[in-house]
Amino acid sequence: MAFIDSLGALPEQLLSIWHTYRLPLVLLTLAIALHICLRRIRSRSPPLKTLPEVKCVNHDHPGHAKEGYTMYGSVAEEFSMCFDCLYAAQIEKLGGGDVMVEMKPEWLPENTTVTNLESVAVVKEERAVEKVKKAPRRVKGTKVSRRARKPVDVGFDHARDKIQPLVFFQSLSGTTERYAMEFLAIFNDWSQGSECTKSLLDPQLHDLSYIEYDDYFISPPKASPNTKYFYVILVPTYNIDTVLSTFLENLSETHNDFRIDTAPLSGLLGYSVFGFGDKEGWPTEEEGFCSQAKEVDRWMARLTGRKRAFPLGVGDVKSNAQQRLDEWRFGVQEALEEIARGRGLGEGVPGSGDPAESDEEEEVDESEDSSSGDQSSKRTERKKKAGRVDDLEDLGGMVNSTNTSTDFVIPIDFTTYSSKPKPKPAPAPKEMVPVSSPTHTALTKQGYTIVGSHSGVKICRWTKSALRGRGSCYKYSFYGIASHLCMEATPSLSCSNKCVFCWRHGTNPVGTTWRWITDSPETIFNGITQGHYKKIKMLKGVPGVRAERFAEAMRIRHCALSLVGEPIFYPHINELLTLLHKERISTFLVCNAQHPAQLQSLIPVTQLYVSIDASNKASLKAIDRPLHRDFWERFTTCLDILRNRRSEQRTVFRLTLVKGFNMADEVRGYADLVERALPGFVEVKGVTYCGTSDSKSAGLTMQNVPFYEEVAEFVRALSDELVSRGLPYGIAAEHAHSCCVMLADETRFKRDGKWATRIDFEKFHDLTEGKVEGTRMVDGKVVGWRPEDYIGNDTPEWALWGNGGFDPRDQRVYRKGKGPKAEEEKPEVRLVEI
Ligand SMILES: Cc1cc2nc3c(=O)[nH]c(=O)nc-3n(C[C@H](O)[C@H](O)[C@H](O)COP(=O)(O)O)c2cc1C
Ligand code: SF4
Repeated sequence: MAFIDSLGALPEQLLSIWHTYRLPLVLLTLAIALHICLRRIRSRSPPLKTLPEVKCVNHDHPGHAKEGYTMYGSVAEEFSMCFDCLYAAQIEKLGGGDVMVEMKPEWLPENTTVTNLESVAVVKEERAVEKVKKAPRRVKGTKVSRRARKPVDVGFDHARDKIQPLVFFQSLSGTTERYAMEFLAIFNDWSQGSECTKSLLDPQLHDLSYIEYDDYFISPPKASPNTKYFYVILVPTYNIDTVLSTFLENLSETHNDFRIDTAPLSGLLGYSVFGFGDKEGWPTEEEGFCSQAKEVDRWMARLTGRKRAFPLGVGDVKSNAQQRLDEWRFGVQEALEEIARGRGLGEGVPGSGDPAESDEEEEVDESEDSSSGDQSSKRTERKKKAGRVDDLEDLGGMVNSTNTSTDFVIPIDFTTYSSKPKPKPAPAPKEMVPVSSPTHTALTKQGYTIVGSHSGVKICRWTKSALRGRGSCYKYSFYGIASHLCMEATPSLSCSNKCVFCWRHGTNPVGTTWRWITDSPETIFNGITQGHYKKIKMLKGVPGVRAERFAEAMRIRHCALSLVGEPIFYPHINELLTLLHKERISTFLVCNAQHPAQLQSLIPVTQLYVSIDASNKASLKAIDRPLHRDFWERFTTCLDILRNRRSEQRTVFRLTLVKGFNMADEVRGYADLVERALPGFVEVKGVTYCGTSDSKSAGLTMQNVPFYEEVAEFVRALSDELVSRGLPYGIAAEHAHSCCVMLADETRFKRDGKWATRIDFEKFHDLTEGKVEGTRMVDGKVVGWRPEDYIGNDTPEWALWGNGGFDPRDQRVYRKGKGPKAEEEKPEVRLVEI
């Protein structure tokens, strides 16, 4: 009986326990749930890469690179630092006005030496899970019964709408560009005389190297509601890494991006692709003839929801390209006429009209394409044969197959996918600039020596000038680098931007990740130094070369890692810098502020530059045309890193002014950036105009090159703005000859009231070799050196602001029509490259 009584009281007791302990119980349950979730996520993490054990610079035993640590830097390099040490170093620094930098896992370079990615992988996956939760992929479609198919309506009202044809092309050595121009001209003539003239707008030509992919290939461009777009795409094929590979990658990324509809270009009226290839080298399609055109066509089919208006055309540039192109053009014109008459893309599979061709696509893309009724009914058929129905699509398909009513449509939620795309094997790395590539030919023609397959060296015009006693570049005036002792090189000809002022985009390799065959730092060091000396020797016979300068030039003292491309993209940049420093060659390194992880892990150089090509997000996008979608976050993070590293090396902002792009109304914006990063120096120079057709296509003409006086005026305004904010910058020096002016932090680079911007190079090397002790202290202990430890002589009088910056000991030579008589001492507005 007592037992029954106590049983009766149980609910009350439980309730009382609950009231007393509910908080700890809830917390315990949450902790267990979280633990289970994390374990699941971990177990789903991809297999971890095992790489050689690496030593962290702050820990003297190799075992420090233990599980869970990401090593920055590269293989077995004493300068590598683990994530924890970087973090600890940052915290230590914060006392000195430094800032906390958040390093995102996705910014880690893929080829950085990584011992174990577990901690990062978990964070990455957690973020991905978070993102998916926030924005589930939910693509809705409407199935149309197969039997009920009518001509495919592309949403064109022929009485009201206009067709805007856009002709895209890509060309490395000019063939496709030539054909694209001719195509445009003939197409234009046809459209004027065509019966559908009133519906057709003038076609526009776009070079794929210059456009923002996001403006055209995420959704059709925004225009008036009655303007509908039709894409014509002409491309060559290259079995090497080119801009075309980046374009294809972009199409694939867009299609697979879970935030974007799988067919975001379905608003187009239609598209068609034509490919140029070479049957002599690639005789058949199996052997790669026009393979990239084929890929573009496939991706466009997916992105447009199969709006192929006319089949892929291909032409052999050595035999039938013109004939094939003409035939294909007739087909495209006919398709346009059909659209203009309001007949859409004809009957059959949307756009293609060729069932066999669509089957072929389905083979490749079965799991990805959900927009076609056909696709899904075929899939359903197969699964019915296999005796199972396992997703909503199948249900939709089954209802469709039994219903003959043309009005019966079922909204289908494609959120649940049963099948996953087959994982593709990672492509084998290619050479960045193979000898056979047009890039190699073009660079060599321009005087570059290509070293290995991704590095380059070039003699700059100032080196020649200095050898002849006609003056050095601004680096001599500002910092004491004589141009004939300086080598200009890059270990990466590729870059993640497509700056409007950069050399030839069509042939310039670009990419967001390092995916090329990698040369060793020794190969690069030997190659660039030998290449440099070889070119110097060739100048032996040039009239005016001074014997003593020629002899001096046979020992490189400085290396400017700039030229084209992005030096810190090279995964072994730290080893290369070490080799240079070992030879007591000083290093000036210019980076484009797009690779925060590499910048963070870079060893101290003599002078570290960040290119500041704009002062705000919109302007930076317009001028640098970065490939990274999070370019602004990367950029600002790099500024924070620069701020934190200013106590260990000389840091510089390099502003390249382009009139009409980044000058007007941007002074305050630039001042904000200076305030953020507090660089030691701000170099402001006018853009160099290279005058190629490529720069014209990028929208750059001589009108965009500022006059020296305009640059000077800009610098005065910037200086005033900085001073008004209480920032200690003043205009220190100028080199009017190269249209360049320098501002400097006067609390650090002014001694006894005099500018001291020059460098004591010998002292820098002694510091790096440990021959002398630096003065950078943490907790009362010396931990390295400061930029102030290797300040050289005072800036010479002739280099100071207002004095022009030309060493009076050199002979000034004016070009025809220039000079004091011609221009009454107006500085020459001829710009240099660097
Ligand atoms: C390095 C290199 C690789 C090439 N690879 C292929 C290829 O894989 N398949 C093909 O059909 N043509 C290939 N070609 C031929 C080009 O596609 C052809 O020459 C085309 O006309 C080049 O166009 P462009 O001058 O507009 O750049 C290659 C050419 C070069 C120089
Ligand atoms: S960052 Fe430098 S190399 Fe890259 S595109 Fe711009 S100018 Fe060219």
